Amino acid sequence: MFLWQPRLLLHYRIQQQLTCRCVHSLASFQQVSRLPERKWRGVVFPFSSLEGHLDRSVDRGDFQLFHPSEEDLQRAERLFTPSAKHVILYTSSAVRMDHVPEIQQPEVCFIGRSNVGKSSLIRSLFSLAPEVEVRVSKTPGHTKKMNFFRVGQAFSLVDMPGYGHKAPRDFVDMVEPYLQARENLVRTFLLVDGSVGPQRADLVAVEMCEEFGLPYVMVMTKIDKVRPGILLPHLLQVQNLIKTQTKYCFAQPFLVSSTQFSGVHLLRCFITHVTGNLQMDSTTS
Ligand SMILES: Nc1nc2c(ncn2[C@@H]2O[C@H](COP(=O)(O)OP(=O)(O)OP(=O)(O)O)[C@@H](O)[C@H]2O)c(=O)[nH]1
Ligand SMILES: [Mg+2]
Repeated sequence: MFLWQPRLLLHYRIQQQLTCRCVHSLASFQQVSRLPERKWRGVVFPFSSLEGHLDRSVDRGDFQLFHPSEEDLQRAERLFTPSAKHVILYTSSAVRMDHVPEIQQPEVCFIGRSNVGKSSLIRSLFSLAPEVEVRVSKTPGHTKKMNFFRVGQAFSLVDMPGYGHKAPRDFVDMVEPYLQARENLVRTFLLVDGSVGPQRADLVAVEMCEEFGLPYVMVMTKIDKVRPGILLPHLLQVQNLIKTQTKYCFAQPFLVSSTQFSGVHLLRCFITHVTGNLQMDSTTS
C-alpha cells in the first residue's frame, strides 16, 4: 500500500492534467475589467482599437449600436457561468429535422463557411464552462452535424456544419430546413472570416437569410490574424453589404477573436439580450 501511494498520486495528477481545461485569463469580463482601461476596452469593444484608423467621413454610429454597460456585461457573464442550478451542457446532435430536440426556450445558431471559426467561437463563448466540449479543427468540414447546447433554462445554442467546402449537401439537407422551420430560433449569427473578408459563398448565405426573412447578425472572425490596415477594408465591405443588400441583418457587424477573446464578452451580452435574458441599463439594439 505504502509503495503504491506515490504512484497513485502521480496517476491522479496526470489524470487531472488530462481532464483539467484551465480557463483563460481573458475569458472572464471580471478579469478583463481589471486591465488598464485602454486595454480592456480594446478586448471588450474591438472596434475601439480600429476607430483611430478610420477615415473621418465614415459614420461610427453603426459600429456601436449595441454598447452595453459594465453591469450588463457582468449580468451576461453570470448567464454563461455554470452552477449546480444553472447547468451548461452539450445536449444532442442531429442530421435531420425530425432529430432536432424539442425546446421551448429561445435558440440562436451559428452558420458560416467551413473553417471560418464557428466551433472555436462557441468554445470561447462557453470558456467559463470548460467541461463543455466543443470540437474544433484546422481541417475544413469538421462539424458534420447540428450540435445543440443548453444554457440552463435560459436558451439553447446550435453549432452548424459549414458551407462552401465539400459539404454543400449537408448544408442544403439539414441547415436550410432548420433555418426555415425552427420556430424558437431568435437570431442567426452569420460568420465571415475577418482575415479574408466576405467571399462569394458568404454572399449566397446573405441572400439565403434574406430570402428566409431571418433576423441575423454578421460576425467577423479571426481578427487577431490581420493588421488593422487589412481588417478595416473587410469590415467596411461588410458594413456596405449590410447597408445596401440586407433588410433583416442587424446594422452592426461584430468583431471577434476566439484566441484573444476580443469581442467575446460583447457577443455573450448580445446573445443574453436577444434571448430575452438581459434587463438592459443603457443598451439599444
Ligand atoms: N488565429 C485564429 N484562429 C482561429 C480563430 N477561430 C478559429 N481559428 C482556427 O480556425 C480553424 C477552424 O476553426 P473551427 O472553429 O473548427 O471552424 P468551423 O467554422 O467550426 O469549421 P467547420 O466545422 O469545418 O465548418 C482552427 O484551426 C481554429 O484554431 C481565431 O479567432 N483566431
Ligand atoms: Mg465546426
